Amino acid sequence: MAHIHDLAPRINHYHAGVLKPNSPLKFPNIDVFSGFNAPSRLEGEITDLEVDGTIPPEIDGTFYRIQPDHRYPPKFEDDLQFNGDGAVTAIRIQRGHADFKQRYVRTERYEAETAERRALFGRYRNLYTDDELVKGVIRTASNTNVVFWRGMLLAMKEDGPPFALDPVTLETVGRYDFEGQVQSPTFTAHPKFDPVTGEMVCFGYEAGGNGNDASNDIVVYTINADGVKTEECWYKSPFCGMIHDCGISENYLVMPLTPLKCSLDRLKRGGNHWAWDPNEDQWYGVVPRRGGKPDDIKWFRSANAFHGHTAGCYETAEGSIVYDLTVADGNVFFFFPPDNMPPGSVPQRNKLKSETCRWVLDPNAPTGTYVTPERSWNTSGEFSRIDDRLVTKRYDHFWQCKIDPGREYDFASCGPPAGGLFNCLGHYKWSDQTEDVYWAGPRATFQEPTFIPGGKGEGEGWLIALVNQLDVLRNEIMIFDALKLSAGPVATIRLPFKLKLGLHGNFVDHADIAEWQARRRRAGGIGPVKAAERPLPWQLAMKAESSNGHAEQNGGNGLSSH
Ligand SMILES: C=Cc1ccc(O)c(OC)c1
Ligand SMILES: [Fe+2]
Repeated sequence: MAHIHDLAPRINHYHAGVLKPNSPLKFPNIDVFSGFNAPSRLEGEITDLEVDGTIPPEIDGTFYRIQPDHRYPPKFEDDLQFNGDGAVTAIRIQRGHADFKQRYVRTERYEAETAERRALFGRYRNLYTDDELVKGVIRTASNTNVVFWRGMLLAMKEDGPPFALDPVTLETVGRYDFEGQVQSPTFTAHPKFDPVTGEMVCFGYEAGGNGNDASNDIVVYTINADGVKTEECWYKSPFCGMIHDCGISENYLVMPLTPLKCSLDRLKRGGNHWAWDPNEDQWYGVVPRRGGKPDDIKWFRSANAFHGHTAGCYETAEGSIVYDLTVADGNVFFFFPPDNMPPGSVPQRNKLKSETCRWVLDPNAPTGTYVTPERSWNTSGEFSRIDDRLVTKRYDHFWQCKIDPGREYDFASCGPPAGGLFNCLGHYKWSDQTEDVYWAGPRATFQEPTFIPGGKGEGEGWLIALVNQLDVLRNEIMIFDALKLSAGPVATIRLPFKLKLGLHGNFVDHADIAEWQARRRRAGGIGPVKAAERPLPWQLAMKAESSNGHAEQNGGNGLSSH
């Protein structure tokens, strides 16, 4: 997550005390909605995008990615990009051609605001700032990641449940609760898929109540390849902090807990969901993937820092857990400053460094053990990806967006780089410490790359990523030989407009989509994806309480009573 807003010129929005109501039909004039960040709000299709170069004919599948893209101007003018509605982009690649499709996820939030034709939900993860009309409505904007699971796309954000979409039409099926098996109010945007067993390992944090009320409960689930929940265990966190990503090895799940803290009092005062605590450690919660019990969670800690995204995770022959992720040396989310900032002061952007760190954790060490990175790359990057066939296994290669401040940047034509100066894509090898880099030029930055498997060996295939052409406000999609980024793209696909800065995406082979379409046929198959039928437990608890005359919004969800 490092440098998402690095080099932004003005940062005096969205901090405690600023709660200016906004016009319902005019986007406020702030960086979050200006220049490259201007809303796109586009739904549509294009058959045959312009292609420069040659798309490898072997590629047959779809590159999905998601962007937050406010459907309506925000209720409060000091809003965040992270509060925008999820819009899914699909780039279908086949026989050297590329087609475009984009649709919003029809969350409950989207439907409620569409019905009223204005924003109803207030500040990021603060239900006390919402319109009365949407009390009890699931708030999530489903804007952070989109993954393929058993024939459906799941659009997800860590503050709520996932929503299922049709992978071909991008139509929303509805909220997905795994046929009633998953009832937690929150669900990570970074589930992990074990390529050996076909399992999905996932979790929710702040999961004890309605998902936005500072609870210290973490739930971990495993769903097997047949869609059956095989593991569920509830754990306690040392404080309610953000756990954005995770790593899985063959036997463990590692959850990085970042020192961004929630406070129910602050929420009730209309303040921020998170406050950075510069005096808190970074933590790593380790739990067994099978047969976990509430007491089994083991916490490792290290000096205050901000977690980025996972590269890989695996176990050594000696039984230690290797966990690699980017770690930044300060508060990447400067818009969530510490509590008790002096009145009138403006949160300071840090000159952050975001290295890729390797932690080696001994699962037999006592909880509370202090650790330091075993290795780190002296680079600044984010959005690491690996060849996902090696999730849980020893791996060598990773790719990430890289900030190279030493390269020329055309400030006159582009202004400050929206989303941070990710002007390069880097390809790294742990074994020989080599770096293979492609620079986008002085007027362009990259969004998160995704690996497309080609040959059988690790890293044999392609890397695909969106490019932001900052001077002309356009996006391109570049495809590289994954093992030779420095040779430049083999193909550049041009979009005739600008999208937005997205978060995460994944490539799905067409054979998998076709196989699942066949399996989900009504006759002779397992049938179509079924949306959730029951309200979530916290919604039921809230309804019961309000009919008893108590209108308290934090009714608890009855799931974590141990
Ligand atoms: C990049 C991290 C991140 C963390 C929390 C969020 O709600 C989010 O929304 C897009 C993104
Ligand atoms: Fe993420």
